[in-house]
Amino acid sequence: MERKEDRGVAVITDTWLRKHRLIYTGATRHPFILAIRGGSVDISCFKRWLGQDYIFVRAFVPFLASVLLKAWKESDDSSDVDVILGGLAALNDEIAWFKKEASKWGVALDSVVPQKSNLDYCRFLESLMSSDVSYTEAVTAFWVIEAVYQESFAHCLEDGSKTPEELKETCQRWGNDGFGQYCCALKSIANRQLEKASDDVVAKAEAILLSVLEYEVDFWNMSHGGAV
Ligand SMILES: Cc1ncc(CN)c(N)n1
Repeated sequence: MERKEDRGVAVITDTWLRKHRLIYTGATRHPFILAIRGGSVDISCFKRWLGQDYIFVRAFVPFLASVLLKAWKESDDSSDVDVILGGLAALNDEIAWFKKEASKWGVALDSVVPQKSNLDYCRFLESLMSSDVSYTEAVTAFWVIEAVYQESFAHCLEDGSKTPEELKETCQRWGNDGFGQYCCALKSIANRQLEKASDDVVAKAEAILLSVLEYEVDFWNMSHGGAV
């Protein structure tokens, strides 16, 4: 099927990404990611990120379950539930992967103390679980959260990158083509929902996109021990 962007029709999410390019680039080309790609990353930063992200991913599970519930109740397209269910299944593998990776690097996940930026982000996720938040807003958040990791880690695998061998598996986890296609599917769902949403919901979804990008930048900042 011919896509809207191929027909020269503006797609809401693309318009937003152009409008908010600066912060989007800040989230997807953060110094931590550039250091991985450039081969100069400090392994203690990587370990700090690993421990914090494990906490975040555990909080992401109930958020995703809430998006699944909203899709089941509010979506006109039953295939949305399949896409989101696939995401939940992948999260199950992701949690197992974090445990394996943490043991490889000697990170004791049970003793990781969540930092303020992480707690703030998890609280934000929790606020999106409310039944007052529409499926359109929640699925927009879900797409951006996944897209930031996909774009960031795919950048570390592009030709010319000097990503250390021992970090390539991490980059593959989010930077692989399958994850890229999954993010495209989420983006299509978000666009389809946004196109039929009221101006009020579209405005709220745009504000959510901006908040997610800010939280993602703060999250990467934790890797160099910044905000606590
Ligand atoms: C902070 C953060 N953002 C996104 C992802 C990708 N699920 C993640 N694991 N962590």
